[in-house]
Amino acid sequence: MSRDQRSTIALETVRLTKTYADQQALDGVSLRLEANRIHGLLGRNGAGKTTLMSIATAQLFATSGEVRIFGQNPYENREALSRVCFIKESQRYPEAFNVNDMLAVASTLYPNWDAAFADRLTEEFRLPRCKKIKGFSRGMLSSVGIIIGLASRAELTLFDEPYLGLDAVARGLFYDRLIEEYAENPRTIVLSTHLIDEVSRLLEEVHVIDGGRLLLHEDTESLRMRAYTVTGPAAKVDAFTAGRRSLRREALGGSAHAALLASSPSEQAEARAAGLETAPLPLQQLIVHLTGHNGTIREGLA
Ligand SMILES: Nc1ncnc2c1ncn2[C@@H]1O[C@H](COP(=O)(O)OP(=O)(O)OP(=O)(O)O)[C@@H](O)[C@H]1O
Repeated sequence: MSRDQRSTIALETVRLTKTYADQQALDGVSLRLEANRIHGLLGRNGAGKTTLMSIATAQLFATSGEVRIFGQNPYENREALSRVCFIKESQRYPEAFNVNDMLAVASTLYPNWDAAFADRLTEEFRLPRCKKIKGFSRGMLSSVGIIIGLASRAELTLFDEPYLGLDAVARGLFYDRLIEEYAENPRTIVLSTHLIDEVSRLLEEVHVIDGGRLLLHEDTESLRMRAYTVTGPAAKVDAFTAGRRSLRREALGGSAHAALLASSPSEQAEARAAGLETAPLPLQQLIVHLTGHNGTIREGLA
């Protein structure tokens, strides 16, 4: 790979594993996050998302494997880490600090810090500037993280479930400001979330982690085109899904309903030609089907 090709990859992991005592959190994850895209890191509780992001940002050591940020090993690498902002789920802040103190500290950590943007976001999220963080609600703490993440203008910004406790209005504000900011100042964003329906319009690439493995990586648009459902007489549904990538089948009396991931652009037309109704499968439903209810990993999708 040439130097130019490598520089378009913001984050890369190669066969990354992490074992905590006897718990294997990551099991050979190799992924490449293209720069200047919005990536969704999706998966169920305990899938390994936080572990992956913590290792990628040098906050945790991997058991084995490699990680590179903009082509560099991030460990004890101040230059590489100055390009990264990681807003963790349940991020803790010094309790004696207020918002002004936090923003002042953040301005020294992030070379591209935009103080005017941080001020505007503080107003919009209605955060008291002088109240001690100690008295903040869970939602207010999430707002602090979101403000720092957005105003950091870090080339690689990772948000791990950034909106715990935030109401729908504040989450909407976050999505709107994120997309505006991204349009004006393209950068690499990684969003780890359970609220897939809410964020699906923002995501350009989807990475699904399940049981510590990368289950799927695909452009969101292509995934939207491929994920679909068929409904019709059970015998016709079964005949159509046989040998195809069927994720789920439900029987409804004499008819059946199945979710599929198309292998070819003509597949949905073939389903209609076979007398079945087709409909798009929302991303959230796709992820639910992919990651299953019994934790089974469906091989061969990544
Ligand atoms: N410090 C730790 N000690 C022991 N096990 C851990 C530790 N941190 C995480 N784990 C385990 O590793 C696995 C992956 O956890 P991780 O927090 O990375 O998942 P996640 O996808 O971020 O989950 P969530 O969406 O619930 O935050 C889980 O089984 C978890 O219990």
